[in-house]
Amino acid sequence: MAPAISSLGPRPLVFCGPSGSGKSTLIKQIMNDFKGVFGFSVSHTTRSPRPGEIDGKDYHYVSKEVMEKGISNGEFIESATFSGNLYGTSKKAVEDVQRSNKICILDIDTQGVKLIKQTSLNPVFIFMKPPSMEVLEQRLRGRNTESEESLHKRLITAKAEMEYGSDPNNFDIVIVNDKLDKAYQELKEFLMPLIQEVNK
Ligand SMILES: Nc1ncnc2c1ncn2[C@@H]1O[C@H](COP(=O)(O)OP(=O)(O)OP(=O)(O)O)[C@@H](O)[C@H]1O
Ligand SMILES: Nc1nc2c(ncn2[C@@H]2O[C@H](COP(=O)(O)O)[C@@H](O)[C@H]2O)c(=O)[nH]1
Repeated sequence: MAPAISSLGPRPLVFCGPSGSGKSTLIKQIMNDFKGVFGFSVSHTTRSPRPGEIDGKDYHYVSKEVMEKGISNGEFIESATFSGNLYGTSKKAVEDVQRSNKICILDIDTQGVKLIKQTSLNPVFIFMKPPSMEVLEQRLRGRNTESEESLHKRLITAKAEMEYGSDPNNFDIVIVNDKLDKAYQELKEFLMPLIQEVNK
């Protein structure tokens, strides 16, 4: 049975796309430009924090045991294993944002998207596509956050995610993140009707 999740407030946004495609970059930019409009759904993960990441803001960093217990207790709307770590969206993370009447932003992988599609959340699905696999690899390497093993796993996964993103039925919009400014303008234009609705 699909997990029950309340559909309070504005429609949430789900950002998806290969690791390194620019989801976090564009999410941070739109949240910064429209303060008070969006709220981030803080996921749980078993991966270690990267330098500069803050517990409770970027993720809730938890052990595998804690995460597995939460999943079996039904605390998560969706969860997935990505590059050897568990990630998941708790019901609380989404409901906390919805209760404040903000547009809830989820940043999740394609496994999560497939699971969310089986729930009553009814979000808008946005796919962030890199201009090419070569550029994706350059950007991921340039970010300097991954070991060679993690980078390899992420690039293998990226191929399948690109295929899933190329099916026009799976997403409401696909944005090619080549030039950052252009990708951001496209995202902003697409979201403007939702932003105006919240600002009414
Ligand atoms: N259009 C762009 N041009 C050049 N560099 C970019 C562009 N967009 C993002 N980047 C850079 O690419 C790297 C990956 O971007 P980002 O971390 O936002 O990706 P992501 O999709 O959130 O990745 P993950 O899923 O691993 O969290 C970052 O170093 C970011 O600064
Ligand atoms: N299914 C879910 N995927 C998630 C969640 N939070 C993040 N992610 C995705 O994981 C990868 C890797 O993220 P990183 O921060 O380690 O680079 C990326 O594709 C995210 O979108 C979640 O709660 N559920």
